[in-house]
Amino acid sequence: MQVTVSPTQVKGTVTAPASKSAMQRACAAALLKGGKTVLQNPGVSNDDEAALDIITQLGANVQRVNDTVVIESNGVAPISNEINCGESGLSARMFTSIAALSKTPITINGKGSLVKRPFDFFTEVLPQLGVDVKSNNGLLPLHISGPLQPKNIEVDGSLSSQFLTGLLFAYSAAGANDVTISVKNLSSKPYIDLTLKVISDFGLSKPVNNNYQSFNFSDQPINQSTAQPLNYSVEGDWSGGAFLLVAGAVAGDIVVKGLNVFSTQADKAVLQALMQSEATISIEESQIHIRKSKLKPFHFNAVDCPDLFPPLVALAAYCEGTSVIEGVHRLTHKESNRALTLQEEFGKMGIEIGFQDDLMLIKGGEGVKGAAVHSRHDHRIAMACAVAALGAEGDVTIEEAEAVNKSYLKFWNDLARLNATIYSLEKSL
Ligand SMILES: O=C(O)C1=C[C@@H](OP(=O)(O)O)[C@@H](O)[C@H](O)C1
Ligand SMILES: C=C(OP(=O)(O)O)C(=O)O
Repeated sequence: MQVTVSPTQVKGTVTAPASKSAMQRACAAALLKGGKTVLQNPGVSNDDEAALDIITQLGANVQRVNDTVVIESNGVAPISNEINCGESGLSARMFTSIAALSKTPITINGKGSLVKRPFDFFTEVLPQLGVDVKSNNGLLPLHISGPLQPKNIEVDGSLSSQFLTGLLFAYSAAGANDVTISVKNLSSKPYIDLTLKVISDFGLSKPVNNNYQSFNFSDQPINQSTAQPLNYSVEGDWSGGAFLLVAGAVAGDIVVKGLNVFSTQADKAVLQALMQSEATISIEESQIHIRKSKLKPFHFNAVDCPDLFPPLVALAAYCEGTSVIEGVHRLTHKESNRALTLQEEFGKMGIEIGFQDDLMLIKGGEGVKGAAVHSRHDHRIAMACAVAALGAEGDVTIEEAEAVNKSYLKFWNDLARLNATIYSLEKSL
C-alpha cells in the first residue's frame, strides 16, 4: 500500500493502541498460569495476532468476545508441532523457551524480516537446560525438543532482552527454586521490568532482580487458584504513542489518551526527550496535551529504549540544531537495520543524519522536503516518515505503508482522524 501524507496541522483527541509488548506477555502469562483469563483492551496488531495463534498451538483456547479476548489454558500442552511467530521478534524469542517446557518436539518458524534476525542464543543456552536445539545457521526455523529444566546459568543480554524474557517466564512456570539466571551486559532493561510486572500481575512466581545482573528464583512454586478468572487490562502503548506525541510537537495541537504515566514501559522515556526539546506539553494522569512550538535540539540515550529512535529522528528533524541519540548499535537487528534505513529515508526528505561511534547526529530545523520514501517493511520507519511529513514543505509518499500493521493497525486511521491529509491508492482513509 502506498500512502501520501500532505503537510497538515493535526488536531483532536486520540487514544494510543494497546501495547504489543504488554499484550504478548499477557498471552504468555495466561497460557502458563492456567485457568481462565479475560484480556481487556486486547491488542489487534499482527504481532498480537501471532501471539494469540502461538498460545493456541501450545494448547490454549482463545476467543475474541466483544471487546475482550478470553483465554482458557491447562498450561503448555501443544496441539501442533510448529508455531509460527509471524514477524514478531518478541514472540519468537519469548515462546521458544516456553514451548521448550513441553517434551513435544516443536519447530519455531517465522516470516518476513524475522527469518533474517539472529537466534544463536538458543543453540548456546537451551542445550545447557536439557533442550535439544537445531537452527538454520543461527536463523529460523529452530527445532527444539524439551523439556526445559531450570538450572543455574549465565547468559549474554547484550543483543536483546527478549531471550531473557522467555527464560524468566519458562523458569517461573517450571517452578524453579533456588536457581539463578546470571546476565552479562543486559540491554533494554525496562523491558525486563515489564516482564517481571506481568509475571507478578498473573500471580506467577517472580524472581528477585539483583540489579539486572542476576535473577534468583527462591519462591516455592505458588499453588495458584485457577477457579476465578483473571481480568487483565492491557496497557496503552508508549512505543506507538511516541509517534502521536511527536506528531503533536511538530505539527499539531492534540490530546493523547490511554498512556499510563506510571507504566514500566521503556518508551515512556519519550517524555524526557520531548521535555528536553522544550515541547509544549502538559502531562496529566489520564491524558497528555501537546502542541507545536519552537523546538530545541536534545541529547538522549536510547540504549535501553531502542524503539524510540524512529520517532525521535522525526522530532529531531524539527529541532533547531543538531540532536544526538545514543545507542546506534541497538538498531542493527530490528525489522530493518534502522540506523541505515533512517539515514537513507530521512535523507530523501533532506534530513542529514550522521554517525559518530555509537551516536546518531540529526541535523534539524532547516525544513523537511516532500519526497518519495519507503518503509523497508519496517513499521517504525513508516510511522516516523508519516509524522515527519506533517510539517514538510511538500507531500511525502510512503511505499509499503501497510508495514504499520505489525504494531499499530489503526495508525493511518488515527492520523486521518486527527485531521491529517492522507491519501492512499488502495483505500480511502
Ligand atoms: O520485549 C519487548 O517487548 C521488546 C524489547 C525490545 O527488543 P530488544 O530487547 O531486542 O532491544 C524492543 O526493541 C522490542 O520492540 C520489544
Ligand atoms: C523490534 C521490534 O519488535 P520485535 O523485536 O518484537 O519484532 C519493534 O517493535 O520495533
